[in-house]
Amino acid sequence: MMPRQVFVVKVPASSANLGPGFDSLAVALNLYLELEAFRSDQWEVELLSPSLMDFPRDEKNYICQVALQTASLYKQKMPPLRMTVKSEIPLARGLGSSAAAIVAGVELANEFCGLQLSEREKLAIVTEFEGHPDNAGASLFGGVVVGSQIGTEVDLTVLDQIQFDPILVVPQEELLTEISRDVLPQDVKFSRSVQASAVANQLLASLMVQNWKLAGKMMAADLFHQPYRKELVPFFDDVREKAIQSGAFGVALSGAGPSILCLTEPGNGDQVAEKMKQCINGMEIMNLTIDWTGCRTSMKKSGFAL
Ligand SMILES: Nc1ncnc2c1ncn2[C@@H]1O[C@H](COP(=O)(O)OP(=O)(O)O)[C@@H](O)[C@H]1O
Ligand SMILES: N[C@@H](CCOP(=O)(O)O)C(=O)O
Repeated sequence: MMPRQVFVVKVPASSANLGPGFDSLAVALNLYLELEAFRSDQWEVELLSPSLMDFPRDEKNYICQVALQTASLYKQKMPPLRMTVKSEIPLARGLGSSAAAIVAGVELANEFCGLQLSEREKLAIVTEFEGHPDNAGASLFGGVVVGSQIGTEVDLTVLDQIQFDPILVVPQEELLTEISRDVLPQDVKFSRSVQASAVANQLLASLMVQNWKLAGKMMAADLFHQPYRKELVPFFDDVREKAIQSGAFGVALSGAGPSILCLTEPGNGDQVAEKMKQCINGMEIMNLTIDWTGCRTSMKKSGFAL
């Protein structure tokens, strides 16, 4: 078989909000969505991970839909692809699986339609699909990110001076982001939003100066979303107490939940995760690291995988 050029995309998971940074803060995590693709005469998606088995195996797959829509945004025709997809990112658990899928779709359109999108353009497109820039920014750029959206302008800063070890407590049940956004209020009183914004600012400042105690306090003091979403995640308080007892400095809902993000001082992740495993049952404890690279793409020669 003649070796062929295969386009490879690897996108990290992400945990958004870090508590009070609603729709703005996120951290990229070392769990990945990986995809390999080449031109074909029809769409064909080979799903390699058990979690993906129910997804469409043709152009109805969300990743293909994003690629097709991105291409048409730039008035280009997306060619059909044959591809493989595998993923370590738990679905609908607040770990940014949808943002990672969108990033992959945008990268496919960029490569196979020769769009030559800038990083800023990619961020704007992924944010438009996802609805908020937090997961999108972390999956694209890696690290701890602050995103903001004003109209169609999306700005992003990567804070590479912030360090911590993330541990994720992942329950078996799914919670779709759409459902978890439905419990949020339409409006927030001015005085409450002033306080909520101050809490988010203080979280970032405390993480930057490594004031872990203050950071933990701010993660718990969020007023934007956690008070409303806690009813959907009844085990939150119990997990929080056990994580703090095990040595985590801060605990928050991961994205829209139901997973719970626990932060430890740099270097303490292994030890704290071990303790958490001893007292938390029925949920997966993932001892992770920050992904500092974000989405990576490459070409490889292959005569075998596809
Ligand atoms: N690899 C994938 N391929 C196709 N669709 C995906 C993939 N990953 C996620 N999705 C879509 O995103 C949905 C989950 O998105 P969402 O509710 O926002 O949760 P999450 O917190 O995981 O992003 C899935 O039910 C599926 O429709
Ligand atoms: N800021 C969003 C983040 C959603 O993240 P996900 O991983 O749950 O999709 C929100 O809180 O709704």
